[in-house]
Amino acid sequence: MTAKRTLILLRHGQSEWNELNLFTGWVDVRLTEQGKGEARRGGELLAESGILPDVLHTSLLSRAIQTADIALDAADRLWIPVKRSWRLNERHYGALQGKDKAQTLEEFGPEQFQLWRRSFDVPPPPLDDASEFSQVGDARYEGIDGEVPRTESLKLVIDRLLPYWDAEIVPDLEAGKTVLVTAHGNSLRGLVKHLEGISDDDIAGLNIPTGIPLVYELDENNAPTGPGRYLDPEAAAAGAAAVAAQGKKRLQQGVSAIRRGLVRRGRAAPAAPPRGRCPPPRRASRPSRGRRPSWRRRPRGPRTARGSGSRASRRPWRRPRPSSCRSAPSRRRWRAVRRRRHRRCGSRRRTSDPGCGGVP
Ligand SMILES: O=C(O)[C@@H](CO)OP(=O)(O)O
Repeated sequence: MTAKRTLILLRHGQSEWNELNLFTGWVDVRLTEQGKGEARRGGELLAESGILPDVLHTSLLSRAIQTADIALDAADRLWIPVKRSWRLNERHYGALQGKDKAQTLEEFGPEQFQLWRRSFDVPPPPLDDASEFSQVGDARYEGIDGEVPRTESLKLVIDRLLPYWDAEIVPDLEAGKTVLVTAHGNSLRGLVKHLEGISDDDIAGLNIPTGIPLVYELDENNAPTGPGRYLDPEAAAAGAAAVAAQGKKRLQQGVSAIRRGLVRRGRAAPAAPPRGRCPPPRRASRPSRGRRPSWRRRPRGPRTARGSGSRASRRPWRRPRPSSCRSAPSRRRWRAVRRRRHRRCGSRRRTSDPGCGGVP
């Protein structure tokens, strides 16, 4: 009888760039607090279901390593052996690395966006070596066979992942170990495609949620005995839908903000004035049409001589500022204050006097 082979796939928790909706690829960003919580929950799900990993395989990217550490800690399995490989890294997103998904969708249109993001064999344009988001020269990739990628399609990811699957993961499974692979949205999509025999077209519809363990039981040929099973199916469905909607979601928010007049196309929203400061005085010009808005109406009251035709009355009425915003004391009042202070020290000098307590 062959030993039971259990494989657990875990996508890292929410990363800082997931939160910002940026294409990430090989850029080494960390987990957010939410991502750490997802990783912890992932570990708790493993412990609750009694599926405890014996060995861990991770990519060389910090977000996957952090996720594995937190999940294993929650499952009380921090001590298991660990193997790391660049072959489990996220897909290199080429020149899209560091770009906003919503803006990319808006700039290039849904067809091109989907082609770069979810097609099987179309890589985005290559990333320039001089880019701040390039991994050329990164010490962690010194030992890799071949060159650091400048861009990858899902097909290229599968091509570099399968040798690792065959050489490192399968032997652990065949030894009867429960294997945990902590990796990324696209490297795991590639592995699931291979395991479930998903077609090149259908793989476009597969999205993997962050931080929820996906469990496979494998037969003696290392083929799944059934479909993968998420340990929290409801959260997984919601998470996968959220991944699928990335780009669109922000764009939608952006579009509705534009419609509501909050943001002008291509310009940042005007910054709100800092709290506690006086708002800039409004220009009290007469509105062009219709009735004056209530805040511009003159206060009701008896008409005085001043109010009937003097220069002051012709000035457009300004809404009084709240008392907290009143300006500094007038010059006359300020002179009086200074005189009172000087009386104390007997000086008539305008400049500060060491004996008089620093009158300006
Ligand atoms: O940006 C990325 O590297 C990946 C995963 O976060 O994004 P996507 O889901 O768009 O392939």
